[in-house]
Amino acid sequence: MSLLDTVNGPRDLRGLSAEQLTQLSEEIRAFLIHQVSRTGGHLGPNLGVVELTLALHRTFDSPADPIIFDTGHQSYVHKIVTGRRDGFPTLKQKNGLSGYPSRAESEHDWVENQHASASLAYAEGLAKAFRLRGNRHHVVAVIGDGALTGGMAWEALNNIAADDDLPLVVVVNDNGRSYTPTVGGLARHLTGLRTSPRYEQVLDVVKRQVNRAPLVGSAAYDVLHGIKAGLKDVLAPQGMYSDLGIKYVGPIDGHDVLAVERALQQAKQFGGPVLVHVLTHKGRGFPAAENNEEDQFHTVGQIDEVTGLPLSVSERTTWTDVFAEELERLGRADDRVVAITAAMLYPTGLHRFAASFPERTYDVGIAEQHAVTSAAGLALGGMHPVVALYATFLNRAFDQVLMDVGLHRLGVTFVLDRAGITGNDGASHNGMWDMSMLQLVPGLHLTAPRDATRLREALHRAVTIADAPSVIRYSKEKVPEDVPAVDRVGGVDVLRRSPAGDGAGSGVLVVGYGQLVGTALGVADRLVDQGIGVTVVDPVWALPVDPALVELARSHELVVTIEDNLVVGGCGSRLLLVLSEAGVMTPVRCFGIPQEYLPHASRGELLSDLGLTPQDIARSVIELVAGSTGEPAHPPLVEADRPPAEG
Ligand SMILES: Cc1ncc(C[n+]2csc(CCOP(=O)(O)OP(=O)(O)O)c2C)c(N)n1
Ligand SMILES: CC(=O)[C@@H](O)[C@H](O)COP(=O)(O)O
Ligand SMILES: [Mg+2]
Repeated sequence: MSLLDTVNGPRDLRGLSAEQLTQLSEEIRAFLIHQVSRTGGHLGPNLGVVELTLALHRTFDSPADPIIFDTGHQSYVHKIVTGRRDGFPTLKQKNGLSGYPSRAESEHDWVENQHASASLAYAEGLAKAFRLRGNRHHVVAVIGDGALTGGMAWEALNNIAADDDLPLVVVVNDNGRSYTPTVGGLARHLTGLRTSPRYEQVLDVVKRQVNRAPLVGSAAYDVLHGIKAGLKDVLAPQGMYSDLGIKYVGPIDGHDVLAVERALQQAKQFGGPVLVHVLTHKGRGFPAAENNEEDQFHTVGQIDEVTGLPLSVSERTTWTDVFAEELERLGRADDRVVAITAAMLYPTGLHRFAASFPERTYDVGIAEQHAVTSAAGLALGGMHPVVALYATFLNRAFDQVLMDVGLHRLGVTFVLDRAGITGNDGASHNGMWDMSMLQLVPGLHLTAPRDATRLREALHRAVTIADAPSVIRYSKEKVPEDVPAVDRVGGVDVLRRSPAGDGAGSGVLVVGYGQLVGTALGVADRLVDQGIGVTVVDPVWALPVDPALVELARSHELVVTIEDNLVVGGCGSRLLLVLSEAGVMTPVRCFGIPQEYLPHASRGELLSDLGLTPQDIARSVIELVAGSTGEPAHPPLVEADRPPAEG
């Protein structure tokens, strides 16, 4: 039996010797590589926190001492030591183990939101509640150096620094990277530390001091102050924290369980907020990860567990690929175009633009609010910024879009990848909110391209819009084949016109948005089989609503909208409102995502569970048409012979 087999809860860690901890760390690393290479997931981050997580659970009494993981993608080891080892073959799968903390899974999991930089605020609030209620336990927050670049983290630190007896331990897991090396002034200092020839000396001195006496705050600074001045400079961050009034312990070798444990013990005994600075390596123990310059296997699909090479490489183009290529082309044609990423250069495809135009590419860290308002500043200065984010992460910067960009009528383009249902990353990763939020911004232009040609055209149009924000959003799916228009009415592309059968009504207008245009065409196939007339359109620019769409609605007996966004506040509901204001009485039925936090599952599973499939939507529409005409639905739909629609 392996040591790992004996660990079914944190208490099983308590009696282990130093040698056993080393063996257990090795077994956990082998387990992570074996499991995650098969399921996909955040392999690199979790390989980097093995010893840290063991030290945390040996020092603190979870769940009575809550351990809150920022973003939560690095909580696999936490899950392993809290009794969920056997769930890993189902990682990120429907009804399987979540890839992030999950309150439904375990009492040891406290926070599920995967939007970075929030852990310190949660922990600060929880610690205040403990103090008010006389709860003598500690709250621990584990935050990465990347997440520490987020504004919320500094808002929390400002409050923590002013609260001398808060029972809070902040652990900074500093591996020097988000996906790529972490950017910003703080990161620059830390990189200096890590590359300093005296790096080992610093760790050794701190380790010896931590062993000997409480080394917190000014003591740490004095000790380090004794080292050559050159080193002290690179250790400014600990000075920075101490100067803020937060006690600092570190830097600690994050792969030395006992050294981390002693530092955590001291922090725990201090009696007020302490920041423990732990240095780790993302991907540790897996050379393919450690040597991967792009992201050190921040997140992987199914890979070979020895070489780390992907087990399958899709030939099909992604939306990200199309965007990356076209933006670089745009950058050559227009030197006003600049690009901004929030620590996701490769995932958003901006690396191509950055390679050609490094001086016009900005990585601001995980700081979407800063990204948006900095873009507003760039636009004020005559540039045309393109801010590339994952759709769900724009939520964090809605006010900046509304007021810092929209109110000032500034030409900023937002390119939102992973729009719609992403699925396996769970509730806070689905890009299902943006159209509902953004349709509130006066003057904003939004398009959900249906194919690569429309995406290219949209980019070229967007960078010419100089008096309002423009938004282009697309999903995580592969790009479907081009869908040519058979006609155009105003700015609206007509994709299909099938007249009604004899005596039937004026037919159904099906409005498809973005990736779900494929679904709309699948619905049309089924309506035509039933003799129902149908017109399928793509609004192209969904916001503002094109007057031509209003006239098309007026001439049909029913309008059906299909979008990969919340129904509430989505583009369908916006069209409904515009039709109402125009006095168009055609009934409208909006299909989209319900106002719920969705469980983790594949995109296809969730679309099917939500009834966002051609057959389900067609069935509803046929019932609606039958209900309105009093005619019974024609023979039941035969699905066996139908190919699944893109969705
Ligand atoms: C608000 C927000 N923006 C972007 C992301 C995407 N994201 C997930 S993890 C990650 C990098 C995190 O880096 P760090 O905090 O240093 O943790 P590490 O992976 O290095 O352990 C990013 C950018 C996110 N989860 N939340
Ligand atoms: C944790 C996080 O926010 C990202 O790493 C996310 O997992 C990215 O997922 P994809 O890039 O695979 O869509
Ligand atoms: Mg990091």
